[in-house]
Amino acid sequence: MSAVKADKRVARDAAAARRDAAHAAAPGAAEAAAERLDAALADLPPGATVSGYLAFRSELDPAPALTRLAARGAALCMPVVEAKGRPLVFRRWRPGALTTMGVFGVEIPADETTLTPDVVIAPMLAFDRAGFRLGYGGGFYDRTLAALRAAGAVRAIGFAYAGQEVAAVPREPTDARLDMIVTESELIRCG
Ligand SMILES: Nc1nc2c(c(=O)[nH]1)N(C=O)[C@@H](CNc1ccc(C(=O)N[C@@H](CCC(=O)O)C(=O)O)cc1)CN2
Ligand SMILES: Nc1ncnc2c1ncn2[C@@H]1O[C@H](COP(=O)(O)OP(=O)(O)OP(=O)(O)O)[C@@H](O)[C@H]1O
Repeated sequence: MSAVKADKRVARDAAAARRDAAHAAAPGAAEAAAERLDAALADLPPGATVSGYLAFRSELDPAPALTRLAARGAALCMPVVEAKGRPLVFRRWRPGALTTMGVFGVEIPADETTLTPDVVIAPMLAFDRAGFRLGYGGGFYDRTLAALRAAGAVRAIGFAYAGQEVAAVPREPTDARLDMIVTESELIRCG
């Protein structure tokens, strides 16, 4: 394993503990972050497609944000792991739509219709101000953003508790940067 991969592995345990603490300490954060995300996407064209995620463990829940975007006419979708080492695919979703259990214990929409997102709201364990994120180590968002960016314009927005910020996430050449990060207390424009 490379030194950076080993650094990431160590950083994940600490980041998970920090996120758990932020989650327990910040009731109302999802609503506050939803307001900020709504404002950050004020220019979103009607009919644009936004990928969220179905929160698990102590992730900041994007559901209130997605409800606002749907009310403004956005089409919504959720990430699905098809296989290790492959980009995510995105299934259509609406607030309250039926879900089923996918791999890694993450829920996925039951509706198998796939969409291509214009905006990707990404979950994470930790982030830094330059827009680098630490996930669970599958490289799914890195591969997915690389493919979406190669095919056209996409905005990648990290969604996390302010307490998940670190000085610098360990970096590998394949890491895809976020364009923005929204927390309950701040909108960070990266880069
Ligand atoms: N809510 C949510 N949905 C998501 C993601 C996410 O991070 N959050 N994903 C983001 O990619 C994808 C799912 N990817 C995942 C990848 C790994 C693990 C996970 O639990 N990994 C184990 C280690 C497993 C192993 O090494 O084999 C772990 O963290 O303990 C979870 C989700 C798509 N959907
Ligand atoms: N675009 C890519 N092409 C090939 N390999 C990649 C690409 N992106 C990432 N990888 C591989 O995936 C591995 C895991 O990536 P990383 O540790 O950054 O995942 P992560 O961002 O924590 O996870 P996730 O994106 O699933 O939340 C990297 O070490 C790299 O080997």
